[in-house]
Amino acid sequence: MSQAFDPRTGYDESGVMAPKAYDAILLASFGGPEGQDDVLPFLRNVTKGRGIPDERLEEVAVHYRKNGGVSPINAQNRALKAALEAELAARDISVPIYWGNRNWAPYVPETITEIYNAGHRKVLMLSTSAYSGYSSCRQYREDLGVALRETGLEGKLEVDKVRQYFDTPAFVTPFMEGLSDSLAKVREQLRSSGNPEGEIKIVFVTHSIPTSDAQAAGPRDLVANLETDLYSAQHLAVADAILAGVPSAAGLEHSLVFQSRSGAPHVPWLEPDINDALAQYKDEGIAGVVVVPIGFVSDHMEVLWDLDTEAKDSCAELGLAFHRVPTPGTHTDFVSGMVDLLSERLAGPDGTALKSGRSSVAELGPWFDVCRPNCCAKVMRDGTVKPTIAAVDSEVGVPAP
Ligand SMILES: CC1=C(CCC(=O)O)c2cc3nc(cc4[nH]c(cc5[nH]c(cc1n2)c(C)c5CCC(=O)O)c(CCC(=O)O)c4C)C(CCC(=O)O)=C3C
Ligand SMILES: [Fe+2]
Repeated sequence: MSQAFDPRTGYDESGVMAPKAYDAILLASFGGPEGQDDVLPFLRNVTKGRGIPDERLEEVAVHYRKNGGVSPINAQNRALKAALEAELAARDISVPIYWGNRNWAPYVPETITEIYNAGHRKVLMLSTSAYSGYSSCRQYREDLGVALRETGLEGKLEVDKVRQYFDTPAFVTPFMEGLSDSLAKVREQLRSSGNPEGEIKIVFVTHSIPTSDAQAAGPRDLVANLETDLYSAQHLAVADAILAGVPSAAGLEHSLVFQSRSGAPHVPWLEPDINDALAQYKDEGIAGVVVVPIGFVSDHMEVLWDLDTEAKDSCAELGLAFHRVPTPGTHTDFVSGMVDLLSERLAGPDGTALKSGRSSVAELGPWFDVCRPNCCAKVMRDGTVKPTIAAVDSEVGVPAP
């Protein structure tokens, strides 16, 4: 396979970037509060620029308040960072990992300043988000575009990102193992409640997003050939890939549903909501469900609250057996697969990538490294688009198309 990398841009026509001698890795994530006093400031960060009153934020705050004001996400990212460091060390790859968040300390601008001050100049970013879309991909690119501008590091620090990885064995394999285990557990629950033949449904679930964001996701030419929006299509591809690896799932019904809707009621978001879907399954004669949270990388608050609390309660009220599959977290296959993903891009001493080829086990993959103009674009309220990295359209203040 010979690739024509443009010497000016460093990437080829399909958006695959040439390997580089990156000297630091940035693990980018959402961030979460670490105590009761952090909860409101965190929620103000998440909803910045949308003028949502504190009274409304206090409603969402309840989820965090019941957990001591702590989101599990930061501890999970510390654990992931440590696991990635161990795997890099085991492979004799001596590139340090730094961690920066969008909504809580350590914030991305502080982290990139630290990276620069430590003498690094070429950074490869890995985010804790596997799919395409504004919230899942572009917003992380904007975080860096804006941070480079804010810190004055634009043109001094180069930041690229690894491809979206929904389709990789790293992401998909842990869900296969979890689905197999959870199916056995729900089967056992049905057996012990005297309904051994009860029908089980596999419920894949992800974060709902506004339908306008879903429709704006991805490059136009690719999206034109899909039967649904790209965000949904990638999730359906992941669901199919997981099912293909779990023999005990053969013949069972499955669906893709959505969770964690927020925003104004009149704005349409992807549906159905998981709780509405569960009630419908009960009416259709389903006896138990296995919930597979394919939208997320770790068991953070959206998983603990919306699935393990609300969806589980819905099942208890409806009399449905329930089990939830774990997210990849620090599963060894996920960690080693993420290091494979980084290794596709890290140049060895001879300039070639540490890992050749790009693993992909789902339709639509492997994804590209560099986004085309307006990929997943969102027009800000003032009519501009934000600066980004890993793309061609990174001018601030440019009116949206
Ligand atoms: C696609 C997607 C992911 C997956 C990709 C990724 O992982 O990045 C994700 C992750 C997460 N979302 C999270 C939390 C929140 N998301 C919110 C609001 C929103 N999410 C959206 C989408 C997504 N979100 C959208 C379109 C909104 C509304 C507009 C906006 O606000 O941008 C709000 C405000 C609530 C409200 O307004 O009701 C909160 C508190 C946490 C932290 C959990 C923890 O603390 O453990 C995580 C990992
Ligand atoms: Fe969210």
